[in-house]
Amino acid sequence: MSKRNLTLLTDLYELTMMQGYFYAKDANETVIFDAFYRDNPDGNGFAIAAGLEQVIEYIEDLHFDPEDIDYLRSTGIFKEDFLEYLADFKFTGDIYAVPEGTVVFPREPLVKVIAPIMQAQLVETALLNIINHQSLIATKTSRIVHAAGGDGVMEFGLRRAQGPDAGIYGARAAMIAGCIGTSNVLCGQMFDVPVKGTHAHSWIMSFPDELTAFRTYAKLYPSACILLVDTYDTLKSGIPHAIQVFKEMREAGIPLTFYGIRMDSGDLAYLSKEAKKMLDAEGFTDAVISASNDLDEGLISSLKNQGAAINSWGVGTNLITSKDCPSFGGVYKLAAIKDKATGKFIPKIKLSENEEKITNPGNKTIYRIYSRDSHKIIADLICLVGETYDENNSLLLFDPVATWKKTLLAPGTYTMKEIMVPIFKDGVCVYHSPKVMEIREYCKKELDTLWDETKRLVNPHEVHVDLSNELWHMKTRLLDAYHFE
Ligand SMILES: Nc1ncnc2c1ncn2[C@@H]1O[C@H](COP(=O)(O)OP(=O)(O)OP(=O)(O)O)[C@@H](O)[C@H]1O
Ligand SMILES: O=P(O)(O)OC[C@H]1O[C@H](OP(=O)(O)OP(=O)(O)O)[C@H](O)[C@@H]1O
Ligand SMILES: O=C(O)c1cccnc1
Repeated sequence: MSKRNLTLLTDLYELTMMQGYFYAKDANETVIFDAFYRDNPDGNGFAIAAGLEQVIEYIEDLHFDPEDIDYLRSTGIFKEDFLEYLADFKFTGDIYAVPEGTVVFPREPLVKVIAPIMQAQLVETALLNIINHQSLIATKTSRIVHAAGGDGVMEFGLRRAQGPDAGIYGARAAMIAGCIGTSNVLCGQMFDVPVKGTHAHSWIMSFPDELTAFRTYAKLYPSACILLVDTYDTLKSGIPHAIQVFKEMREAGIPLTFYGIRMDSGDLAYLSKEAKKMLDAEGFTDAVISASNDLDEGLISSLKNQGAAINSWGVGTNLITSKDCPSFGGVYKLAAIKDKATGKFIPKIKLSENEEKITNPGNKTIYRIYSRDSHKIIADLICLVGETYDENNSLLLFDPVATWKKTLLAPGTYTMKEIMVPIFKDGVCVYHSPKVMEIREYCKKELDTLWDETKRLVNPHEVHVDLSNELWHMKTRLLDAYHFE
């Protein structure tokens, strides 16, 4: 795909604010912005961070082409000095982020940008656009994969995605979160992920009869032979014809390595159980029985509860559009401004009537605390950069709102890991993005650090995200200072 310049992929107000900073303030003032979200999508117990590789590409390519400048000039909003400044614009700051595939929780920074205010402001919109979309689809996919309980889930959503980008990057996010393959060929090419598929009803309908269609397909693709059995009558025609073709393959000595059926309509519980009986009776006990048709995590769980004999799932619309939760509420908030005289960051806070919406000030990082025995997550601790911890000491965690709720971790019972890593240093990328299939492996391990109670689909157990003592006091001091009569 030809490279696109996404520099103007921003809200106008970022540019009007930049012009304001340029004329009305020190445009080189260094600031810190945090990208974080407030609620897990879909009532889930966690989210999966995704999209960082595309954020890195976007930041590395930030520049205003002459036609961008001409366009901005044509709006009549921007002055020549500012447009001249934009002609030489590039990102020179630092970025820290949580790696893709990491399980994350509300209120903790997923990305932290430390840069001159002009730069940090501009990148807000695209950064959120990328992270919000991919984290949404990765989180939705993890629910679907969880419901499938170890069966393979294929991503089939391209035709229903909200445009090409949502199809490509949604499929990328779906792979990160555990799909075994995607039908999206461009995604396969771009990210080196497995492409998979069966065939459509049109294949069957294009032949004089179903049996001929199945035989022709089996001849062409004997090592990946999944036949769609519901074009005419699943039990009376589709499955018997599929069995006939598998028998012919067996008799001809063609190895039946990956073969089976796909059902795309009807009562999938009943039909799959009948299909299993019919296949087993002919010795095809290892046949794949796959299902598709507007599936999601709820339907897959229900089909499993009904004892459906399905062992492979094709999921499109509900996954790629995250249909029952169409947005991920990531926001980007100013957390600190560097004092030129002292070189220290002055923490900034955003107040709100709604306690949830009050931001966490300062230059922060995140420590993840694990149980030493089980390696499951005990809590996340947002703290200030520079704070040090020693796992050989006890650690007191407390709820940042209901501060009397405390947990004392004894020395030797827990381990800590900083989960934000450096991505850019002085405008130079210092991070190597793993390949998508590597991120997928990492994500699988990340999911193992969650208790089953956090992974359940309905009313999951909430993982605590606490503030360090130092950060909590800083926040409280700032809140106390804002006392309006
Ligand atoms: N046993 C089942 N329990 C719960 N939901 C099921 C079951 N079997 C199928 N479904 C789901 O019910 C919905 C309706 O499926 P059905 O095939 O009856 O209608 P349809 O989608 O209109 O069919 P078609 O694709 O032929 O138009 C689909 O989302 C399907 O996945
Ligand atoms: O149902 P989804 O989860 O979106 O999965 C993808 C669907 O796309 C295909 O059919 P298509 O939707 O084009 O036609 P159909 O609805 O008539 O089967 C396929 O047969 C699946 O049903
Ligand atoms: O390969 C398939 O079976 C497929 C691909 C896209 C959409 N539905 C099904």
